[in-house]
Amino acid sequence: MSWRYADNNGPAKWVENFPIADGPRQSPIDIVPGEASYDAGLKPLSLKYDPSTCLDILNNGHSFQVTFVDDGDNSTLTNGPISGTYRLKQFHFHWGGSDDRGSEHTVAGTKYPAELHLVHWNTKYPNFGDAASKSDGLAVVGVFLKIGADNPNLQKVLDAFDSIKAKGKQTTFPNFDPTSLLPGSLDYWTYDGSLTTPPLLESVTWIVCKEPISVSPAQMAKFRSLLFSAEGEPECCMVDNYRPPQPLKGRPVRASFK
Ligand SMILES: COc1ccc(N2C[C@H](O)c3cc(S(N)(=O)=O)sc3S2(=O)=O)cc1
Ligand SMILES: [Zn+2]
Repeated sequence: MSWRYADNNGPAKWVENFPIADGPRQSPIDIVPGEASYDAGLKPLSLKYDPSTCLDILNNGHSFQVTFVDDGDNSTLTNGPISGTYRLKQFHFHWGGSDDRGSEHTVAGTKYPAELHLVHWNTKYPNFGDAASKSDGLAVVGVFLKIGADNPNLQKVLDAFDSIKAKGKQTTFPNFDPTSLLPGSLDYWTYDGSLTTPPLLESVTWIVCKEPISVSPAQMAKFRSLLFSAEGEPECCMVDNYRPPQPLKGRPVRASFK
């Protein structure tokens, strides 16, 4: 099924092919700080990334992703709300057609212009695909992007866009350190959720950083220069590739900070 983000194939229609879209632990959600409970038992996040595991950058038709070698514990997430070791598989973004929207999670209703997702899988399972179907299989770190100063670390990613403009284009992307995209503070909210795109699997421990990173208006324009469409198809700008917040259905949201 070729799901997208338009009226005929977007988030409101995904339930037709992925009934879990109406499930009990769907993502994203609106995070209401006043309703999150501080949990002193939550550990700080330990994110240890090795730039030499960075492989390539790909336009997959619904976002672009930077993919990592995950055959060893070189780039991992440990501690935080999770137990065990999760390996970094890829990171990608979601963004809007204008600066007033684009993030998937919202904070007391506030939308950010974009959101970064760093996708990790639990090494208690043999591989990513197996982990993706388990309730504790994935952990995604979300980082909001806020309009401000130019972000030189983000620029390294945007500079690769000319070779992945259309769906299906891919190019090598060596030696990038995703640590450079993390905010200064790793204070976070955490809750049990799902993939925010089909197959919408309810296998994600969400870890959403409170502090955003900066992105300039010119850099946001660069995000919007990518295409949903493949070469030879009518050009369709890759914008508004975000799912709106989903019902919390009684789930607790915990905060690692007071
Ligand atoms: C086994 O079936 C699959 C399991 C996972 C995936 N992926 C692609 C998804 O688009 C997707 C969306 C993610 S988000 N926005 O962080 O919630 S993370 C992620 S993925 O790379 O894990 C594909 C097939
Ligand atoms: Zn995502």
